[in-house]
Amino acid sequence: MSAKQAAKKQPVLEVSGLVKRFGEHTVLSDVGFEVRAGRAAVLVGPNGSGKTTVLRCVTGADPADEGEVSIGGEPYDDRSPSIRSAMAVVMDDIDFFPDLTVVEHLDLYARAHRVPNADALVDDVLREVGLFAQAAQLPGSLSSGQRRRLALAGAFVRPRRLLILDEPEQRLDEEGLEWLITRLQREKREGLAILFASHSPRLVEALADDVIALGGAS
Ligand SMILES: Nc1ncnc2c1ncn2[C@@H]1O[C@H](COP(=O)(O)OP(=O)(O)OP(=O)(O)O)[C@@H](O)[C@H]1O
Repeated sequence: MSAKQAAKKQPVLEVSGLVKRFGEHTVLSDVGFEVRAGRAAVLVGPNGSGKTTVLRCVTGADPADEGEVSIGGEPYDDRSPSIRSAMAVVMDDIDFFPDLTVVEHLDLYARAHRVPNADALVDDVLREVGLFAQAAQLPGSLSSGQRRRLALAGAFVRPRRLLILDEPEQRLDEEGLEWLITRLQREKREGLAILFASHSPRLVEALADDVIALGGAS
């Protein structure tokens, strides 16, 4: 097997033995899964079952008490430039710079990641997410659904091998949800691995190849 074939076979994301406690409360006990290129795994479970906690442990936002996370075979390290450029993350609590416009946010992402033809890509993504007319607005003046679209747009103007999304359907209208499904199906076809948490049966049905059910917290 060539090195290229071996790299293709390797999961983009591997998680094993994840344990997370908050005081006496064990939220995650021995959670493990993998996500390969071109596939999507969804975390499902009731409110409080630990979906966001898994995503926070995977992205390094919250350290796990036990367990391993590796990206492309490399142990997760947020100082690694290759890992930072591989992983596009859209969580629920995304903050925006209050004094940068919509287009300036996307420009910043694209340029920080040295994306070629950043201007053209940012314009395309702005049109795609329906924010072209709002390009010069500040985030504080956007509707909550428009802010969600801006957060998602940020993931599509930067390099990525792995997309991590926490309930990406939130605050999107029906047309927005259909757009998101089409976009994420395309991302899968282009070889991205996707890990997302969701309460939307429509999104789960349209996208998920693997379902990780949480809810057995003690
Ligand atoms: N920083 C924290 N300190 C204490 N408990 C926490 C903390 N963060 C999360 N928890 C608890 O961990 C559990 C899992 O929370 P989490 O946000 O991962 O659930 P979720 O499955 O994403 O829920 P939802 O469907 O409501 O988004 C909850 O009981 C929550 O109260």
